[in-house]
Amino acid sequence: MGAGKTTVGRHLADLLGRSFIDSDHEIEARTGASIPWIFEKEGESGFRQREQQVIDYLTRRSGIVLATGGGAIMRQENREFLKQRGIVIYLYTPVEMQLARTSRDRNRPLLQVANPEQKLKELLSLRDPLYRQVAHHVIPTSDGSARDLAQKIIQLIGLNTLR
Ligand SMILES: Nc1ncnc2c1ncn2[C@@H]1O[C@H](COP(=O)(O)OP(=O)(O)OP(=O)(O)O)[C@@H](O)[C@H]1O
Ligand SMILES: O=C(O)C1=C[C@@H](O)[C@@H](O)[C@H](O)C1
Ligand SMILES: [Mg+2]
Repeated sequence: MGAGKTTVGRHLADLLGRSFIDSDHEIEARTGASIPWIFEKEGESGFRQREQQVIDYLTRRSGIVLATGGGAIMRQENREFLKQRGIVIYLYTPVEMQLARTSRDRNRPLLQVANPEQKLKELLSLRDPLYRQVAHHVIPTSDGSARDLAQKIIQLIGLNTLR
C-alpha cells in the first residue's frame, strides 16, 4: 500500500501507449461498491475472492499495464497468474514512506487501525518474500518521481521484450 502501483502504473502505460487497468478499480466497477464497503459487508475473504477472479481475468489480456492491490500476492493462484502471464515489477517501499503516502487516505480498510505503522510492518514482513518470489524485477521507490520510476521500468525490461 502506498508503493505507487496505481500512480507509476498509469505513467508506465502512458509512456508505452498501452491501456492501464487497476484491479482495485475493476473490482469496484464490477461490484458497484467501494473497497471499504466490500470489506465491511463481505470481510477481507470476500474481497480476496473478487480480487482473484478479476486478476485471473485481467492477466489473460495482453498489451496492458496492470496494477494490483497490495494484498493480491497473498493468494497462490494470483502469484501464478501474475508470474506466468506477465512481467512483474515489485515497487519496494520502506514502511515510513508507505505511511507518509497513505496517512491522509481512508480508502484502505486494513490501515483503519490504532497503529497503522505496526500493521504495515506486519504486512511487509509477510508479503516481502512473496513479492520477491514473483517479481521479475524489484525497483526501490524511495528516490524519484512516479514518472522517473516508470522510465526506469522501461529501461529495465527493455522495449523489445514488450513488442
Ligand atoms: N514515486 C513517488 N513519489 C512521490 N509520491 C508518490 C510516488 N508514488 C506514489 N506516490 C503517491 O503516493 C500515494 C499512494 O500511491 P498509489 O495510490 O499509487 O499507491 P498503491 O501502491 O497503488 O497503493 P494501494 O496498494 O493501496 O493500491 C499517492 O498519493 C501518490 O501520488
Ligand atoms: O494491501 C492490501 O491488502 C490492500 C491494498 C489495496 O490496494 C486494496 O486492494 C485493499 O485496500 C487491500
Ligand atoms: Mg493502487
